Amino acid sequence: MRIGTRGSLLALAQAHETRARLMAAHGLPEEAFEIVTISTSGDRIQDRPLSLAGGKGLFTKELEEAMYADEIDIAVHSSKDMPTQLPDGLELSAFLPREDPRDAFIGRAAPSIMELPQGAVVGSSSLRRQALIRRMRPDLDVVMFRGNVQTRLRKLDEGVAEGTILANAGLRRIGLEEVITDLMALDAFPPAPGQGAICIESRIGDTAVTNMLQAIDHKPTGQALACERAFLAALDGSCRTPIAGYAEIDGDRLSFAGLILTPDGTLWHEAKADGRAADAAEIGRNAGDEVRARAGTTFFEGWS
Ligand SMILES: NCc1[nH]cc(CCC(=O)O)c1CC(=O)O
Repeated sequence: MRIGTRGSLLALAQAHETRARLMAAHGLPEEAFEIVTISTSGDRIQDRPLSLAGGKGLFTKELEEAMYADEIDIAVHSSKDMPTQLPDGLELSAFLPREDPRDAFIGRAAPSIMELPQGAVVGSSSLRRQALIRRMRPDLDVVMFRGNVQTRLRKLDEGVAEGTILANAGLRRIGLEEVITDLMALDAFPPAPGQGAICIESRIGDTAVTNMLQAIDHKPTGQALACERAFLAALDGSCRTPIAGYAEIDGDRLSFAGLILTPDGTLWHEAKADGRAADAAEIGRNAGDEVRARAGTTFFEGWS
C-alpha cells in the first residue's frame, strides 16, 4: 500500500502513525507499505496568509491528483485542513483516535495570554485564533505569523512577538510539547473543526484499500468529525471565516459547541447541542443553521 503524505515534519509523523497502526492491525511488516512524499502548494506558499492564497485545499490538491493518477493508494491528512466538499470519487474512509484538540500557547514575556503585558504582540495566521485572542485580550497586537514550527519559534527568539498559538496535537506529534507554556481552555478558546484528528482519504470503491482501513478506523473520532464537518458545511466555512467547533463523544452520546466570530473578536454567535452520536451530522448541521440564522446576513458582510 502506497501512503501519500506531505513532506512536513508533522505530515510525516502522521503518515508514520498510520503505517504503524496498519502494520499492527494486519500483522504486516514495514515493507508492505511505501510512504510517498508529495509537495503541495500549501507547503510552497510562505509569503501570505493561506486564507488569501486559496484557503483549504492547498494542502490536499496534489495528493488527490496522485490518487487519481494511481501513484498512491491513500492520503493521510490533518482533518482540520480538509475542505468539507471532497473531489468526485474520493472519500474520508478512516479517522485515527483523536489527539488532544486544544490549542497551545507558547509564551515568552508570560506563560499565558491573560498574563501578557498590555499591548504585547502575539503572532498567528489563523483567523480563528486571531479573533479568539482579540476576544480575550482586545489590547493585544495580533500580527500575521506563518511558517512551520521552527520558523515561528525562531521569530519568538528574535523578539518579533511575545507569543504564538499552535495546535497541541501537532506539537506533540513532532515531539515539541516542551515549548508549550499554557493550554487554552476548550470553552474560551474552542478549536477548529477537525483539530487533532488524522484522517485518511481514499478512492471510493477501492474495496481492497477500504477493507484494510476499516481495521484502524476509530468510530468515536469519525462521529465527532461528522458533526464538526457538517457544522462547517452548513456555514459554508472557509479559511476566511473565523469558525470554531468541537464535538465530544461519550459512549453513544455527543455534545457539540460551535462558534463564529468577527475577525476583531467583538461579536460572536454560539450554538450548543446534545444528542445521539449516531445523529452526529444532523446535530452539526442544525447547529450551523442555528448560528447562521442568529448571525443574520449582515454578520458576514464586509469581511467574508
Ligand atoms: N493548518 C496547519 C495545521 N494543520 C493541522 C495542524 C495541527 C495538527 C492537528 O490539528 O491535527 C496544523 C498546525 C497548527 O494548527 O498548529
